[in-house]
Amino acid sequence: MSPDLEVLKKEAAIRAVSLIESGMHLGLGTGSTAKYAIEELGRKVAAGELSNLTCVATSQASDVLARSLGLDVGPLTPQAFDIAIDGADEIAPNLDLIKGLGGALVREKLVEVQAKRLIIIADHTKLVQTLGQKAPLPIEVLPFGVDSTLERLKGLGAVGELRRQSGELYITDNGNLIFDARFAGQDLAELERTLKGTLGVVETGLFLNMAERAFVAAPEGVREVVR
Ligand SMILES: O=C(CO)[C@H](O)[C@H](O)COP(=O)(O)O
Repeated sequence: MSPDLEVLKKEAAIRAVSLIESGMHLGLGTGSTAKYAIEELGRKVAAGELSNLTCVATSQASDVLARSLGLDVGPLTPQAFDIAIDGADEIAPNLDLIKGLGGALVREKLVEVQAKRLIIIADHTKLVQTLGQKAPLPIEVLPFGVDSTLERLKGLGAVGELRRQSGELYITDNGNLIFDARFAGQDLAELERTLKGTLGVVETGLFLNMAERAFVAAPEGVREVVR
């Protein structure tokens, strides 16, 4: 029987954490896979295998988890991260990513753009040939004037809906909303530029040219994909 996805996600996380050395400044991702990496970091610090780490978390949930494990978590400053470790919703062959189904795309991008090395951890179901194949593209939008923003996005060809959780509009850590969008056959770099220039859009879940490598766990083992 093949191992279940949770086992695979944990294996990928452990491989990524093996890159971390004492004294590093780290970006902590968000989501169920990143959680395993934070737990592994906490374990290594508690065991004395790593020391003098400083971390910045990409969500309130990761912040709370990391602190509960004794990690030194602080605010985002301009200091570059030695390594950021995070999950992804889709991973293209060139390591372009869709992120944000966990709702933390803005803080993830703010942190990970400052990372010397962005390491992605995932199970094999996240690999796609083309971004958007399975997942929608999360777009964080301001609540004020959201209907106007959605009209603008639909004018660009977006089809989608505002994210809901338990029937209520999903609110991000930044107090914003998320529009989960699908776009047909667009050049991703151009799409990113267009979306970033659209009034009311805060950030998109397109992470292009950012990841250095991915540890992708499959039943046959953990594959290392390098950009
Ligand atoms: O982008 C993210 C959160 O905003 C997550 O990294 C992404 O959703 C993957 O999560 P998981 O590891 O739970 O599948």
